[in-house]
Amino acid sequence: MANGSLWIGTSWKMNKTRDEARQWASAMTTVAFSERLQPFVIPPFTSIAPVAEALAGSRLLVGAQNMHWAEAGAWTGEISAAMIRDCGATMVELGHSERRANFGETDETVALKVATALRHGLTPLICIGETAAEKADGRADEVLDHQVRMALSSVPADYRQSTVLLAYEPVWSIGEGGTPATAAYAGERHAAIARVAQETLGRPVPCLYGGSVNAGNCRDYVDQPGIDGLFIGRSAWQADGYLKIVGLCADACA
Ligand SMILES: O=C(CO)COP(=O)(O)O
Repeated sequence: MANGSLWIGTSWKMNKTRDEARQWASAMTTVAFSERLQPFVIPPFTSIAPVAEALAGSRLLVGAQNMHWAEAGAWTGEISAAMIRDCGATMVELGHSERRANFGETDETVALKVATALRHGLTPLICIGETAAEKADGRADEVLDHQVRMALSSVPADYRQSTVLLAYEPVWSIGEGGTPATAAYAGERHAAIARVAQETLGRPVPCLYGGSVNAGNCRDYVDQPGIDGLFIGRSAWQADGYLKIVGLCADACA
């Protein structure tokens, strides 16, 4: 369990029209979130502005699922940090395994994006995780070590105290056909990640767990000492699913 805030958030991935997004957001506006929780939602680009508008005044933070590292220019199809800020987001997810596997995201591009995000006042949520093959080879901690060092060593000197978040999402645990990590396995990896993060940035960096989180297993994760929150996909795409997990995590903190 986290000493500070317990971050509980969802990425919708490539789901929801603006109407559907507004409906989800409007179900949040009357919720009294526990002070111990920091809720957040990461819609697709097209829904960031309507969701941010609907959630103005609520405790939910809004993020983007990706961004480019450049300030502006000839990068057809890309979105800049300034554009994301302009739509009302204050967080940005970087390096999700689906982007690494399908869109050529690398530790190098994630590092560039982390620096740009911080300079624009966006909180980076940096996703890391080993594949099934890397796990089978006994290389999980080695892979995580490299991913964490690459991402955090790019934090500009003036931003070393800014909020930076990690999300440990083992690739084999994510999405349809994914197997949730056991809480004990996740807890061991979180302990290893925390050591590398402390070494690289000189201070603790909160790390969330993601990968097939649901109402049945969320408490097991947040009861682990090094798990500072949850990053949820499918189980939080419906407002009531998200709020159920939020309620269970609030109980765990009480
Ligand atoms: O990728 C995830 C969050 O970024 C997790 O997705 P699922 O919870 O659907 O496995």
